[in-house]
Amino acid sequence: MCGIIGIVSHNAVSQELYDGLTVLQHRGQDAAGIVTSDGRHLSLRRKNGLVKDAFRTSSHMRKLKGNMGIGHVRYPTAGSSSQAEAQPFYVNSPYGISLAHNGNLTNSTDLKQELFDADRRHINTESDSEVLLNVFAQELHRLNSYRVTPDDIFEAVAGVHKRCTGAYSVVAMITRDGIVGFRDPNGIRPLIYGSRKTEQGTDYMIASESTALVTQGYTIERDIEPGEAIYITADGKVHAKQCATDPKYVTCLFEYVYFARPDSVMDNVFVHKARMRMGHKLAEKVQNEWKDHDIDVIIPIPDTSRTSALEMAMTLGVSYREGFIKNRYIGRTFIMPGQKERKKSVRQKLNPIDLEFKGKNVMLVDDSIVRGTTSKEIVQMVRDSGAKNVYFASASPPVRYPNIYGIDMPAASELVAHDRTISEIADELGVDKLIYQDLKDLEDSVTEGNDKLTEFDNSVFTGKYITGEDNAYFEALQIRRADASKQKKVKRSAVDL
Ligand SMILES: O=P(O)(O)OC[C@H]1O[C@H](OP(=O)(O)OP(=O)(O)O)[C@H](O)[C@@H]1O
Ligand SMILES: NC(=O)CC[C@H](N)C(=O)O
Ligand SMILES: [Mg+2]
Repeated sequence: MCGIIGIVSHNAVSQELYDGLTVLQHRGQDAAGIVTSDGRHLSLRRKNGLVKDAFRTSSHMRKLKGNMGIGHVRYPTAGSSSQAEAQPFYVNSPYGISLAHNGNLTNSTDLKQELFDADRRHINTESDSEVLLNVFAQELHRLNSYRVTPDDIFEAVAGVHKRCTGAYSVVAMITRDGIVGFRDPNGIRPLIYGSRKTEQGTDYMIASESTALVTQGYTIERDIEPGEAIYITADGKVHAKQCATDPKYVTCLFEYVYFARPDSVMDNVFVHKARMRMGHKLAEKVQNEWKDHDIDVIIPIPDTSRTSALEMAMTLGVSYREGFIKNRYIGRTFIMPGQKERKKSVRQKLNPIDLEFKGKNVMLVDDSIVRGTTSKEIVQMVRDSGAKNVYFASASPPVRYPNIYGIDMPAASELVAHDRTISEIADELGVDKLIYQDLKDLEDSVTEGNDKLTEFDNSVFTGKYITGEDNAYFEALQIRRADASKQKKVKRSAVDL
């Protein structure tokens, strides 16, 4: 998942973009970038690493001049994690456009060829986001206006919708003119915008999550609708239009399970409350299916599962304890690029407090079990701490299929639940009992926050993909992006020029 942000302000934006990106850091830890415009010139800085490591005050922040800009934190799902594929991307024709993308295109290979054959555009990296930028640029170029108009922007976004498949929430900046935000016709990835009144006039921010707006003093206006584009001109006028012919909400369930910050409101659903409902429903499942349970204590696996674990404990009337201390200087493990790194960091990140486990029947709760990296390590730690029985509950159903919309889970074979029954997974994890949330309950946990959200991208649980990719796509994806292929890729990738 990546985090994106765009600001049109009456004052310099670089610090606010930086601060906003730190609030979106949980969506991508591999690279960070900011591009600003003073209406004539662009300044761009992008670098591998966390936001705090990618920018220095004197050498970078002061040089990012202008009252308008966009930013990105990256969790790669295409190409490599090389710096050349860090975002925002820039293309100079037409008008000088920079772009930051959250999501993943599923037809980028064909589009890349088409861009060269039909449009004579060269794509220099393996990034799908560079392809997306060039499709948008080409759609604007076709209209051939001397200065870009809101109608041009909307027509170009409609062109993107026709040509691109997959997931894309985007912020793009036209150097002299303004910032556009748009969302794919299924609204798979989130995008929201807000405003802030100042003495000089109203400032606007577009971002992946509402928390980025609120922490910078912006008031939420609304989510950008699936298929819709919002264009905010440099002089602060807001234009909006639905650019898709058949838009509908098919938002990603995994945003609510894991990706989003709990203090965000996404498509009008409080993520925190959705996670509470997940915990409540999980407890009801235990009550229905394991009436005579002997759980002594419920312990969350920090961080994300805390909200649902606490609610589960309260519903069951079982005590809730924090049994792991999390090293606050280690980031999220799941979004780290390689399995070796992920495995090592679970031990560095979480350490058990033995006395909470010794001689007890412990129910561990996590939001999800994906590769099983976290759960396997944790179960071993808990056994070493002297637990009597180790039970495990997941606030989401078994993850059995790849994700192709912005989560880097390209190969089913890497998923611990793939082709395994629940009892086989329990054996693999080394637990005495394993309980998964039912899909219907997970979906209801979100729908109960906004009854307009009835259809979801639940592909990692069901293997059903709204954009209808065929087997050949998945086979090629697995070869390209499975853990083993990634290292080779870094060596082959483009150099940042
Ligand atoms: O089965 P796995 O492949 O290990 O993936 C699932 C785990 O990864 C995530 O935690 P992460 O450490 O990334 O972030 P968190 O601190 O927000 O929970 C998620 O919350 C699960 O704990
Ligand atoms: N996770 C994402 O949203 C990734 C965006 C884009 N596909 C990239 O790899 O940079
Ligand atoms: Mg976790």
